[in-house]
Amino acid sequence: MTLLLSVRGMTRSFYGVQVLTGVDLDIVEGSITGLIGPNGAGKSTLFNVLSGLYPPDGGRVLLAGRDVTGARPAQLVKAGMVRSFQLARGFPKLSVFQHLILYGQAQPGEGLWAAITGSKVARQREEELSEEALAVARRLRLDHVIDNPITALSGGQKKLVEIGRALMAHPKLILLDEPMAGVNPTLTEEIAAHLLALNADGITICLIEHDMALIRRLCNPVIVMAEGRKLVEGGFDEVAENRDVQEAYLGRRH
Ligand SMILES: Nc1ncnc2c1ncn2[C@@H]1O[C@H](COP(=O)(O)OP(=O)(O)OP(=O)(O)O)[C@@H](O)[C@H]1O
Repeated sequence: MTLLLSVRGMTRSFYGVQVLTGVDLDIVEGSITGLIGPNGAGKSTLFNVLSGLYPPDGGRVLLAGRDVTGARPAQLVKAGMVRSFQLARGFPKLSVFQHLILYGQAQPGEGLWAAITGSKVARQREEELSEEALAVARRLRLDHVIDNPITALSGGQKKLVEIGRALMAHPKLILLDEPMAGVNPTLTEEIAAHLLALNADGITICLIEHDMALIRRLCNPVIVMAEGRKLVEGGFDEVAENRDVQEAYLGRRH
C-alpha cells in the first residue's frame, strides 16, 4: 500500500472563520477515495487548497513523498495532481477539441515563445497535443462532438470534457468535485464507468459526491469530513453506521 497523497494538519480560514480546522488524511495510490460530509464541511475548500487555488494557513502536503505544501496550480499539475474545473464560461464558442488543447498547452514546460515563433518543435508539440486530444475525446466517447462548441453540449457531456481536460495533464491523481451533479442517470452511469476504467488504468481518484449510492459503488475507502476536518474513514457501510457520521449529517454538534 503506497500513499500517493498525505495531508497533515491543514488549516485555512476565510475572513476569520476557520473552514479547514486541521485536516489529516491519506490517499492510497490506486484507490478511488470518496470524500463525503454534510454541506459546508469543507470538502471543496480542501480541494481548492490542495490544487493550489488558495494557499493553506498551516499544515503539510506530500504528493508521492514530495513536499508540495503551498505549491502553485501549475507546479501541482506537473507533479501529477489535477483538479477538474468547471468549464470556463468566458469561452462559450470554443469547441471540445479547443478546450482539450487549451488545457494541454497550459501544461508546465510549454514554451509560449516557441509557440509564437512557430518553430518546428512547437509544430511537433501541436501535433502531439492534437493526437492526445483526439485520444482523450475517443476514450470519453466525445469524438462525435469534438468540433461542437461547448455550449451545444449536454450537462453530462460538459462534465466529460472537464474530466478530459484533467486527463490532458497525464495525472497520477485526479480530484473530482461532484462530476455527476445535475447529470441524467444514463450519463451518470457512463461517467461512473469512465472513472472505473481510468482507475483500472492506474489513475488514483478522489471524488466528492453527494449521491451515496454512487459513493458506495465506486469508492473505497470513504473519508467523512465534518466541521473542517476528517471525522472518520473506512468502507462505506462502516462509515454509514458510525454514530458520529450520522450525527454530523443530522447537524448535531459532537
Ligand atoms: N473563498 C471563500 N471565501 C469565504 N468563505 C469560503 C470560501 N470558500 C469556502 N468558504 C466557506 O467555507 C465553508 C465550507 O465550504 P465548502 O464549499 O468547502 O464546503 P463543502 O463541504 O464542499 O460543502 P458542499 O457539500 O455544500 O459543497 C462554507 O461556509 C463556505 O462559505
